[in-house]
Amino acid sequence: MLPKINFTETEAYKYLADHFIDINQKSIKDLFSEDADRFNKFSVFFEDILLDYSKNRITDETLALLIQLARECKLDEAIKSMYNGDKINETEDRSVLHIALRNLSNTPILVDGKDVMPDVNAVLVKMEKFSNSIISGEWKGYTGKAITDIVNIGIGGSDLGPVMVTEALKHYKNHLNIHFVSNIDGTHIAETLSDLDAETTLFLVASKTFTTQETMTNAHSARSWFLEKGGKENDIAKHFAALSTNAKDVSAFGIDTENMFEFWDWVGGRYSLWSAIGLSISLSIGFDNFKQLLAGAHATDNHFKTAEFESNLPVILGLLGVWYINFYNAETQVILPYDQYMHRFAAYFQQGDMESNGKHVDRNGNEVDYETGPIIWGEPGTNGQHAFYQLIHQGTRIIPADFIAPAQSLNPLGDHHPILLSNFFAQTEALMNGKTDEEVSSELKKDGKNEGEIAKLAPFKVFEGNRPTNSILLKKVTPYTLGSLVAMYEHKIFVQGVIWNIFSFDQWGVELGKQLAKKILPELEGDGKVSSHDSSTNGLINQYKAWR
Ligand SMILES: O=P(O)(O)OC[C@H]1O[C@H](O)[C@H](O)[C@@H](O)[C@@H]1O
Repeated sequence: MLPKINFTETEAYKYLADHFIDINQKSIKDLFSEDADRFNKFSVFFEDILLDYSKNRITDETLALLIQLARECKLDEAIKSMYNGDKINETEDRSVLHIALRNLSNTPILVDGKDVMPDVNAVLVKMEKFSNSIISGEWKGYTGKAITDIVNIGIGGSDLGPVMVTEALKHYKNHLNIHFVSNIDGTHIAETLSDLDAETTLFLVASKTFTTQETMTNAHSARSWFLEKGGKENDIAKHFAALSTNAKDVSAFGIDTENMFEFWDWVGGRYSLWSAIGLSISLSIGFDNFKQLLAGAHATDNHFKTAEFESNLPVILGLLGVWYINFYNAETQVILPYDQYMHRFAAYFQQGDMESNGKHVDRNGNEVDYETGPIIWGEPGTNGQHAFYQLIHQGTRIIPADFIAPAQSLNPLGDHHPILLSNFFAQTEALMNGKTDEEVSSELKKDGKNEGEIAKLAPFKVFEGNRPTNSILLKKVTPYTLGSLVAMYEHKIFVQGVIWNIFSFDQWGVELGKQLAKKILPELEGDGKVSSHDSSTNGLINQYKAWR
């Protein structure tokens, strides 16, 4: 089980609070001039990933104290608990074993005394066979044609991971066209289906519970479309597969359980891209590449489990986040991939991080009196530079930023990649160094401005700098490296949840809205006025009814 320690009552926390006062006087720039070895000290390689965290407001002492904090919070025990299959998702009484899905070493992992690996391996074999037969064209649709288009119908964890990965690994994709329908807004499925041919389309209904309203509604619409286009009831088996933990509801929907790819309640939705939910990935890039993705994640899992905290990437990232959130009052964490293929990476970790650590009650059931999960946001560079970086450079908030870039481009076109990377390097340097009043004034002087003009303009052009960043340089975006990177962020979330003494693997906060929507739906029928809510909700519903 997870320890239940209030981190603000540890020795390390008290030391950190004192230390914060000292370190807050210094700039990152000063820290670099005081220590020629700073880059070597605060950077760490993991295979083809280099994490440089030297441009942070930390010293040796900060890191030592943060690691002491992790030890006092018994992070090592928590990691062991997760890997042992303990039911650390206590509020749902479940183990948390996404690590088992990519456990290519095949060491036994027990849940309730039973090794889960034979089942995991059996589903992987089934996914491989299915992917191969679809990709090769051996699998035929109801008129004898090969499948050309795959539509994954799912939402949240049953959508975001496959979307992010199939986009990030688009370079490795085969001839199949992959589409994703998630939104209940009819536009999403209508627009997707408008160009498709029922004879050559395969639907994957992806839902852990197989009860999610959006997914079920979209799946039923897809089924009706298929039947309208000429498919018959008994052709459904050739065009619909299910990715789920719920065999009963899958067969009730009419999907042959032969076409069901199973996973288990110990796989959290937002950690499920490694499970059967990843079938669209395996179809898009081939099973061998999907396995490489798992292999990369498995390598990170071993690293997280065995590396000393001092050189453990997820631990370092997690602790740096705690440092900024709980001592500097940082509210957000921005993720900035300098790689167009990774354009959904930040969106993916919005669910991964915010649904995991957006909690205000600790593991003892008490309200916390400290901040927990940050707001995660981000867009690919350099687009972000031309949009919101102004606020990161000159706004009033501290925004810790993760910059991610591959050294090798998958599309080495002219000088595009050096230009992209020059921006990647320049931004973290600029955020750290800023630009002083003297530098600004001398630039303005060179531009021919007079004293009065300089005094007037200079304040607006000064950059105070001292803004913290991590740089994550990858050799190249491959299925393996992406797998490693995603697992690194997953474990970072776990580290922070352990320190904050919250349960990171439930998501009760998504339920209330769903419950209320179910109550409101019947009220939308008929023309009668609704008066059962507050005046705002009544007013909005009644206006909707008047306008629809
Ligand atoms: O896979 P499903 O059971 O359809 O769930 C889809 C999503 O919906 C839920 O409301 C949760 O917020 C997510 O964690 C989950 O990934």
